[in-house]
Amino acid sequence: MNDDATAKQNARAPIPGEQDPDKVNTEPAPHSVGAAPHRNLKADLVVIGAGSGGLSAAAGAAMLGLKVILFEKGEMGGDCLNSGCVPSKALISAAKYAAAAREGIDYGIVTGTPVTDWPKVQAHIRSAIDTIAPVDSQERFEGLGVTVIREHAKFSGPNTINSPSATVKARRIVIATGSRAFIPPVPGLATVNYLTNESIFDIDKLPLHLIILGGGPIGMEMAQAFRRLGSEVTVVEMSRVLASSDEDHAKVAADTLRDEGVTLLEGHEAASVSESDGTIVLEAEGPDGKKILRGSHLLVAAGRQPVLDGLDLEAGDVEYDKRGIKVSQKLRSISNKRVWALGDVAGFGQFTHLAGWHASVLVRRAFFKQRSRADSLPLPAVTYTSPEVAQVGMTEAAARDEYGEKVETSVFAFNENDRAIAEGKTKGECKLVIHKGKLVGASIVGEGAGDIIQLFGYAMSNGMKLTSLTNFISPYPTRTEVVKRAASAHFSGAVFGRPARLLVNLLQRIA
Ligand SMILES: Cc1cc2nc3c(=O)[nH]c(=O)nc-3n(C[C@H](O)[C@H](O)[C@H](O)COP(=O)(O)OP(=O)(O)OC[C@H]3O[C@@H](n4cnc5c(N)ncnc54)[C@H](O)[C@@H]3O)c2cc1C
Ligand SMILES: NC(=O)c1ccc[n+]([C@@H]2O[C@H](COP(=O)([O-])OP(=O)(O)OC[C@H]3O[C@@H](n4cnc5c(N)ncnc54)[C@H](O)[C@@H]3O)[C@@H](O)[C@H]2O)c1
Repeated sequence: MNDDATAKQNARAPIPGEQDPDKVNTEPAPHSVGAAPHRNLKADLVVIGAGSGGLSAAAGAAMLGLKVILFEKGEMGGDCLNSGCVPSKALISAAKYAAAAREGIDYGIVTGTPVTDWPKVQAHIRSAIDTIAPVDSQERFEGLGVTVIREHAKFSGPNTINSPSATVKARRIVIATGSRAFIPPVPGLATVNYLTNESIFDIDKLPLHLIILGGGPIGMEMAQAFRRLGSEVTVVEMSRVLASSDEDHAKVAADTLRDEGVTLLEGHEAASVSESDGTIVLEAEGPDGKKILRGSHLLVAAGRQPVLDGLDLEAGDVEYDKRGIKVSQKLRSISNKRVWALGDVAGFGQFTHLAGWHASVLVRRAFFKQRSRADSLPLPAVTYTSPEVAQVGMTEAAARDEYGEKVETSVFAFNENDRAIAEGKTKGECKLVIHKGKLVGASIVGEGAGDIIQLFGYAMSNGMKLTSLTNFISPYPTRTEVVKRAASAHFSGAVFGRPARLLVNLLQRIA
């Protein structure tokens, strides 16, 4: 039986005295707009925001037979589907074809210079969104038994949520309102026509010169994709690019982007921005003084800020700061125990899989009374440049900060991996970060790093010993063999060292 069918079976009938959300209360309420009838409802769970976090929470609760009301003021699916992961990965996939056409000559395939048909690239992006959209749709969630209200929601009391057409009294309230691009206070920035992740996929032509403010995951993924599609690209980054990744691994990605023609200005801060005759002029201040950049487009990818506007959090007795809703690792508001925050707005990082995990923590804690916490599993992060830059748990630098010099690493490079050699893609390495014999993190840079890293996440999440990563048969030739090779390298001294050789010699005499 599929999930939807289970949910329909479980869908709870209204309890006595409780109003069926689908039956309208025609009594006017103070919040009603115009002549629209206002509904007074009750719910086990109200979810604000139908993005990765909110949808997972709503589905989980509905499938357990709870009465769920979901508010969404914009597109179902939130950032990930509409202006984040899905369009960016679809764009990257188009750009990979352009790169492959250029690289084909190295493999004996001559295709000529690729030409980008931007509207067709956009059609591919649209088709990826449209294909996934039904999974996040209002219809699907209504099928699960969720009442979906496509309006802006806000608090009107510690356990009540209001929208133009409804007031809901809820047992629990989930805030999953996500994040938006942070616009740094650069003089002149507000006066120019800049792009963010919400507008970059809708531009009407391929940029001649795209300036990107910020060299984090968004900046680097977009920089490589647009460069491969034919734009000139300059990234202005005040610190180093991919600052939360292993430094050596970020450098491998950065060098590749430079080789492909992206200008990366690390250690450069945007000092001012202006626009004249449709040209964006950005002054970047770096160690060698100021540089003047002129671009056709400017993408701001300088970090994220939580979406809290219009939520009236004071009315709900919900504390917040500039990172988002103030919650503990249990994801419960520190000031109102009925309220939970999931995903980007919880302030623990911005990933779709993290938002999904948060929903899982909510379901385990709130409905099954288990002791799950947001930080009880190591968090993976992947930047989808070519080569990919992947991380789970601690980087070497973070582990050294925490544990000092006792940290060990074990590295295996892709230039010793037969599959990588056969494919001519040998850049990168796999690095294990070990403390007192325990795996505390892994970093990989290379083709397919995002897939390979999962094995480390699995081992760490399940408390497996480092030896477990040597004790399985890895199919040949795969890139994932680097996992076993890096783990084995850590034990090679013990396995092939002098004591082992003496022991084997002794055992040979016994037999
Ligand atoms: C360009 C880009 C690429 C990315 N790529 C990846 C990736 O490859 N992998 C990855 O894991 N993550 C990626 N991310 C991050 C990922 O998109 C987010 O972490 C994820 O979408 C967060 O989900 P969320 O549920 O917290 O919020 P969102 O998806 O932002 O959903 C929040 C929803 O709440 C609604 N809302 C807000 N306020 C209200 C209100 N008052 N009433 C009603 N509705 C409201 C909004 O309209 C929105 O639909 C990317 C992000 C960007 C910008
Ligand atoms: N593949 C993925 O999983 C993926 C992809 C994209 C985004 N995301 C998520 O979205 C988050 C946000 O991404 P992001 O790249 O916008 O943010 P980020 O915070 O990771 O990087 C922003 C960068 O902008 C720089 N910056 C800020 N102000 C600047 C200024 N005035 N001048 C020069 N540089 C400046 C910062 O130093 C920083 O390095 C990521 O951290 C990630 O969690 C994930």
